Amino acid sequence: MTERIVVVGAALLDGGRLLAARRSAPPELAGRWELPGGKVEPGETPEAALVRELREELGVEAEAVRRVPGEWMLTPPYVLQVWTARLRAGSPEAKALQDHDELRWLTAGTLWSVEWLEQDVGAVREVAQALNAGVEH
Ligand SMILES: Nc1nc2c([nH]c(=O)n2[C@H]2C[C@H](O)[C@@H](COP(=O)(O)OP(=O)(O)OP(=O)(O)O)O2)c(=O)[nH]1
Repeated sequence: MTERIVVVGAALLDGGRLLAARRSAPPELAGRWELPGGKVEPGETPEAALVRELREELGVEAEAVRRVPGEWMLTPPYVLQVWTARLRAGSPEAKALQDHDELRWLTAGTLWSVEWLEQDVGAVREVAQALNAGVEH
């Protein structure tokens, strides 16, 4: 049996913008941009992991909205799955509390101005379509 561990990435959308986060560690990923998120823990749903990770990493109260089609292989046993997400009413603003040293809200026009992790490019392309269409869910 092959063990697979899902890493959930959040395409957090707000006002037609997508939140990108610059990793501060480990050294081989530091400086590259990703969708905030992390590993789904045993017995946890990806949606619950997304809420937990965004609370820990960004200090926000968010909710998963819909799965972005596709799945991207990371270093085995990890696979990246992405959900769009939104801030709940009254959520604090996102801050780089953990794992990241900079956050940037990107519009459709500035989406490719940051150096995304290669394994995130496919997911970001999918999200770009929603941004271009002006759809937030
Ligand atoms: N969070 C996140 N991780 C990604 C993305 N793309 C990508 O290759 N990864 C990799 C980096 C890490 O090796 C792994 C996720 O690890 P993480 O460090 O974010 O997860 P975590 O918060 O659960 O970390 P930990 O409990 O192991 O400290 O997936 C992405 O878009 N978001």
